[in-house]
Amino acid sequence: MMKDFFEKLKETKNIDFTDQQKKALLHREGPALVLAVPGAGKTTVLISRVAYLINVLGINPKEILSLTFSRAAARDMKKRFIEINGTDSTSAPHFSTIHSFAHQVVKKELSTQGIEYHFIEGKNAPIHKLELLKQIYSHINKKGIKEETLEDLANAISFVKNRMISPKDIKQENFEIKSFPEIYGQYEKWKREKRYIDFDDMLTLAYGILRKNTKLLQQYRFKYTYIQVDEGQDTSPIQYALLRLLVHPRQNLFIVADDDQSIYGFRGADPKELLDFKKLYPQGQVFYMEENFRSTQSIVAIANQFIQTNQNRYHKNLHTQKEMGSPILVKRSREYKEQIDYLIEELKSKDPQCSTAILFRNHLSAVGLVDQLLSHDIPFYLREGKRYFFHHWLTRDILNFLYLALDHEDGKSFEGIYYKMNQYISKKNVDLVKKKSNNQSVFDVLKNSKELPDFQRKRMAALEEKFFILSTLTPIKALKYIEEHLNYGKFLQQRKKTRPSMVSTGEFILTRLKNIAENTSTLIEFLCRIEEIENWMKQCSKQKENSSAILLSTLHGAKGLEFDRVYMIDLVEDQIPTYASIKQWERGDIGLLEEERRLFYVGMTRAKKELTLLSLYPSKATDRNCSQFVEEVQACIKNEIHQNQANPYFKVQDKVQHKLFGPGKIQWIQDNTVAIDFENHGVKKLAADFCMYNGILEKMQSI
Ligand SMILES: Nc1ncnc2c1ncn2[C@@H]1O[C@H](COP(=O)(O)OP(=O)(O)OP(=O)(O)O)[C@@H](O)[C@H]1O
Repeated sequence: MMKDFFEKLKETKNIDFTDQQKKALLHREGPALVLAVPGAGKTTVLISRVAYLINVLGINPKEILSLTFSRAAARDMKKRFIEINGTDSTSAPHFSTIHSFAHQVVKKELSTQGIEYHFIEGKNAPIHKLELLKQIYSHINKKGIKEETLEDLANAISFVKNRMISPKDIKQENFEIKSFPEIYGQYEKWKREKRYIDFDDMLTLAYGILRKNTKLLQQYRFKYTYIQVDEGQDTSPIQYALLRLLVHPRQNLFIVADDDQSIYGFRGADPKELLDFKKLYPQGQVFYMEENFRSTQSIVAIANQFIQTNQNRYHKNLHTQKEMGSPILVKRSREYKEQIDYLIEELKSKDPQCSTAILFRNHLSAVGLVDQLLSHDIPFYLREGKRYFFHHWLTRDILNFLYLALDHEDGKSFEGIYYKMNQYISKKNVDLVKKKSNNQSVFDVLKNSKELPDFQRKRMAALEEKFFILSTLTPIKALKYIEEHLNYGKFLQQRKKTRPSMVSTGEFILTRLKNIAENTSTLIEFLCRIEEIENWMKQCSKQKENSSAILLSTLHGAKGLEFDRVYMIDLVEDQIPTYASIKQWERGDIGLLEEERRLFYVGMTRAKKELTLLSLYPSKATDRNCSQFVEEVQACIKNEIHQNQANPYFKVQDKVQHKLFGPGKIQWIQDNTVAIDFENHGVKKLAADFCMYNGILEKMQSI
């Protein structure tokens, strides 16, 4: 029967399970943890085990509950199960998110008690959580909240609940958000009084209900005798606590996970439970699946070495039997523009039938890409159309400069930038502008005011002249003029001394604005282009995912996905790893930096055939450095070259084309040296820090 089961899967689905996979899949009773590498078939094993429990062991499908982290993943599991098992969806076992399972519990209990409640998140929420948080933040801190801080605030609240931190233990020093303990307290009080709950409350409430209501708990324990968890590495302490309650005393808990892919620590996920699995369940079994069925050898070998720098992890030996494939290409550019130009050329020249993804750490990276992909008519799909870029203070500053240049009556824009031009304009002067009538020029008001001393009136006349000049420039010249002649560059330098992370993001945005400016010829065209990109991004979140288009996604959003070709872009310090993780690491705490490395690893392992890492050369002028992870990958590549001559980078007999010396053939490789017999220059020995890509030798590193 068991033999038939595997043979059927092999025949119908072309899945020939390895011994490691079979061992895990055949696990019957008691706790089990399947630790696996990326692309090892974790989800495949999990759903096949459901089929095995039902078809071979005769377990009632309704007794099996499989949980995962997102609705899309739960839907995907159900679909894949039906494909394997052929069951119609009505008699299928239960595939759900942990949140939706918790909601079931909460709904049941609260409706029995006749208690009404509303959601403060989701499409139909009468008031949205983020809106409420915005209000509470500005009420407590007496100032508005930036969009990215709002997201950090929502994540911090999630973190507290998922990590089961009691309100009295919330300490300001552990959170970046100003007045976080007070904001948290008011948010919770508001919800309690108005009977609202957020998504994470469902977990806390369900846990509390099941601990108190033993009858209900017994019902669930009786209902689900087998519980499985996918993506176990991104499960949080509250979720594990809930699971521990449910599986007791049978302990039929089957978790598949890859601790190296744990990337949601900032929301409270914690792979510690996996690392402590044997302590928590001494009778539990741990299975390993270390063969990757997704990526070529050249990607797998480097990714495997790369992740071993992390200290807090289970050791695994990622390997594959797939072909060697193209080597990982590390491409460094001098400027952001050069990076995008390279990418566009690549996308145009490659087979459009292959699935392709462009991945980045930060939503801000999407804007420059969207601009260029739209200009070149390359079809793409953007996963989340977040629009911080357009609301960021730096974008607003630049737009304010331009609006004021084009319309001297625009007092609002003046108010946004007057103190950023080093013109000694006081609050009093601004009050004059605030009181002016609509059709009066800001500069006329200041120039003609009796309240201003002579020298200041003259200064305002000079400033007016500069804004006039600004209005006559091309967009790219205008942006440089703002920096150099309207002192905005100085303002950024000064701010950098006190708030370096903020300015580093600002500079990143400024470069993107310059890229967009370079492709437009008038200020009006530039402003319209910015609006057009923003509108496009607004629309895109409503579009359906298009599988034949290039996918643009954050690294987080790419979790669980795979593509023939992957480009990871903007790989510079402060982006990935983030500024905060670097600072924490400098203080001796490696936690955040390791999570960033895992995120980079998730990105690398999404690629099936080709992986390109796009970074920038260091620049003293802008304090920019290549991502340390790119350097680590390059070190892994060099190591691979030293250790293994049969690697994708160099092979004896390989025909190569060198940028300077033309065609040649590799004669021998030793340590860090490769000898090439060039047709026109004879034998030359070169340092092996070269990368061979499609037969062309590219120098990988020339710092
Ligand atoms: N034994 C096998 N033979 C052939 N293909 C397999 C085998 N096991 C899994 N696969 C295929 O490998 C691919 C990756 O599998 P799956 O998505 O289950 O991996 P995963 O471990 O969940 O990946 P990740 O954690 O990186 O998202 C799928 O296309 C799956 O069909």
